[in-house]
Amino acid sequence: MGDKGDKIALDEAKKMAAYAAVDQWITEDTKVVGIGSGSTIVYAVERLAQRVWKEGQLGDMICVPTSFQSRLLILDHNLNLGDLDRNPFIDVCIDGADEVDSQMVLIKGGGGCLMQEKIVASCAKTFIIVADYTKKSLRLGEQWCKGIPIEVSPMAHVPVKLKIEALFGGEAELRMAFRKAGPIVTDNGNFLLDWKFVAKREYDWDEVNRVITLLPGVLETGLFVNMAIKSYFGMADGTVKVQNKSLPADCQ
Ligand SMILES: O=C[C@H](O)[C@H](O)[C@H](O)COP(=O)(O)O
Repeated sequence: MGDKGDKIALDEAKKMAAYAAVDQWITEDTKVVGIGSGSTIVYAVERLAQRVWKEGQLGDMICVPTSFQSRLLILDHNLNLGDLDRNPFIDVCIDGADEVDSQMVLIKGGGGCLMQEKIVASCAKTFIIVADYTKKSLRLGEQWCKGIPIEVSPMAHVPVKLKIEALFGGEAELRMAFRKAGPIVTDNGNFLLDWKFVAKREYDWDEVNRVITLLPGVLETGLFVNMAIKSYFGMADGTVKVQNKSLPADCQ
């Protein structure tokens, strides 16, 4: 398949996953929804808007954004815009991911949004991922080779980079902008490091996330551990595959 064919298939896969998740998780009882960021979430908002404006459902539902992009999506579709000041309890948060491993550990932030995404997801009773089939992995790094995004205070990007490399190996690169001189600046006014970890090394991602988060100057990591409970993947064959978070033995 050429570039164009791949893109059409991927977009269709994203749409199928997003529509399935919205239809399964958003009901008349859903009062507050967290809206993630990225290209897949565009289809989730499209489906929410269809249900509100064409099917006359979900009229009171409030949408809490996770980025400037998602705020614009909510406004463009004339949905009710909320925020965590007024809506700190979210029923369901739906978001995309750059990679999802077999334990449902996520890499997020490939599009530069991760801090607000993690905050909003942490306020949700249920956190659901929507993605195309290229995001599904057994181990992190199998599909996504651009590293784990880490949001840092601009003044701390060098010491944080050096500490992460010394602690965990690999290389943490400052993400540079296109069509702007210098680094990417996030919605929160910070820089991003993309940490290319050692693909063959065994990492305890929960521990890695905790240690990196505690480094002074780190605002948030794009490692989402023990947060999502279900992932909807649009597959290349036109089906939607649902992956569930496996529960620890003492919770089953
Ligand atoms: O920074 C971006 C967000 O974490 C996105 O949710 C993630 O990159 C997935 O985006 P997409 O749906 O475009 O693959």
